[in-house]
Amino acid sequence: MKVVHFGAGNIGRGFIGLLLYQSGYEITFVDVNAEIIHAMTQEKAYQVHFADDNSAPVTVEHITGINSAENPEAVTNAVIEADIITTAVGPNILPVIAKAIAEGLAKRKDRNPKTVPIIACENMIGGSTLLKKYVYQEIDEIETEEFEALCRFPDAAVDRIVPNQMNKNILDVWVEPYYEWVVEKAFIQDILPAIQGITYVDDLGPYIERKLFTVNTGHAATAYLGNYYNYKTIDQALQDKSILHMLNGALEETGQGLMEAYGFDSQAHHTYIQTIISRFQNPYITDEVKRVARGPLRKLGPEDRFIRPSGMYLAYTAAAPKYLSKAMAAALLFANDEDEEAVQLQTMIQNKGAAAAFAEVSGLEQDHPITKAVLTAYEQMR
Ligand SMILES: NC(=O)c1ccc[n+]([C@@H]2O[C@H](COP(=O)([O-])OP(=O)(O)OC[C@H]3O[C@@H](n4cnc5c(N)ncnc54)[C@H](O)[C@@H]3O)[C@@H](O)[C@H]2O)c1
Ligand SMILES: O=P(O)(O)OC[C@@H](O)[C@@H](O)[C@H](O)[C@H](O)CO
Repeated sequence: MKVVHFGAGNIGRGFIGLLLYQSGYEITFVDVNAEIIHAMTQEKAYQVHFADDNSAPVTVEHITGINSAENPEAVTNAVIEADIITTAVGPNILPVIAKAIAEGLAKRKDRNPKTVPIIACENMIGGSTLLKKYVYQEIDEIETEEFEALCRFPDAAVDRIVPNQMNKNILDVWVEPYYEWVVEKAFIQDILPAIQGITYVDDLGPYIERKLFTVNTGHAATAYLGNYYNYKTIDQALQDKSILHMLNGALEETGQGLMEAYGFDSQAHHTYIQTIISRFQNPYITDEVKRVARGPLRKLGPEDRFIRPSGMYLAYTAAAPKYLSKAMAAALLFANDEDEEAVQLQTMIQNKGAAAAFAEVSGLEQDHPITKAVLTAYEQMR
């Protein structure tokens, strides 16, 4: 059984690759990082270590790597032979890999017409659906009909904290023990892949929104506020009681909208929130604020971890959220020369002012109550 996985980074190696290996798959990682791919073709294995004091590491074997920048033909061949295709490249890279997937699928119809599930494991709502749109943009009308039989794109939610790595062996990876991988089964009932650790569900909506608007909203709020108060790592930031208080406040706000929308039991949701916060506080993990804060334009986007739950909160309480607004103000103050989106955001703020920049990125009007609350917090903080 063969998998092609796009993105041999933290989550690719530390989560998706590990679970697929444990389910008996041979994995071909596709990446543009020459050093990682070279090491994979040499070593053919790597170790996953768990950030606790008792779990033994697991050696992931039967792997190979393809550098898609150097060897696109090998990617096409791997797509032709794959039983499953997965991705963990980041939402912005999905349009880039779509071409390679489309080329492989187009050739697949004569050589291996079996239907292949394609699962985007990215932090976003509707990642696989979006990837499908990009793949279909690469093909004509006749191929569109053929592709309906060749591939399916179930959406997914993935949860495991995998920080940036600083190991002697560049392939090895440290991960938190916790994980959750939820995949919608509607489109793949007849071809459900047997992967240990996947939970198949009929309706992914509550799972992805609960995860994105609790884990990722809380993480991002901690990162932007932590950066504002000059902390370097997530666990350091949460030792500051005022940041912990603001994190709890922000998750109360997202929780209110989530409980209203999905009818989650209040006590169960509060237990979930506390579990998430203790994962952020894991003393065995060093997770840089800059990693978690990466891509502020994406994170402040209309469907992402701040704006959407803020809108849900406003809809149910008729007030703009106080703590989420403060976290978003801190996001507007996130300056990092190594982060392309942070540079762009700071340039936008300089050129047109914070209100116009926030309105453009968030999709909200300048006189929207959330914009006003964010800007009030921004003026107090800058
Ligand atoms: N790290 C986490 O804790 C975590 C947890 C859940 C979900 N995610 C999601 O997983 C995705 C990947 O995150 P990550 O933390 O592993 O990032 P990462 O930067 O460690 O990995 C991304 C990989 O994609 C590769 N890549 C870039 N362009 C490519 C291309 N054109 N073709 C193939 N590969 C390409 C990069 O070289 C890198 O190795 C993101 O959507 C992220 O939100 C991350
Ligand atoms: O990957 P991003 O940039 O969307 O978000 C950064 C972190 O919040 C994220 O990677 C978490 O560690 C992960 O989503 C936990 O499951």
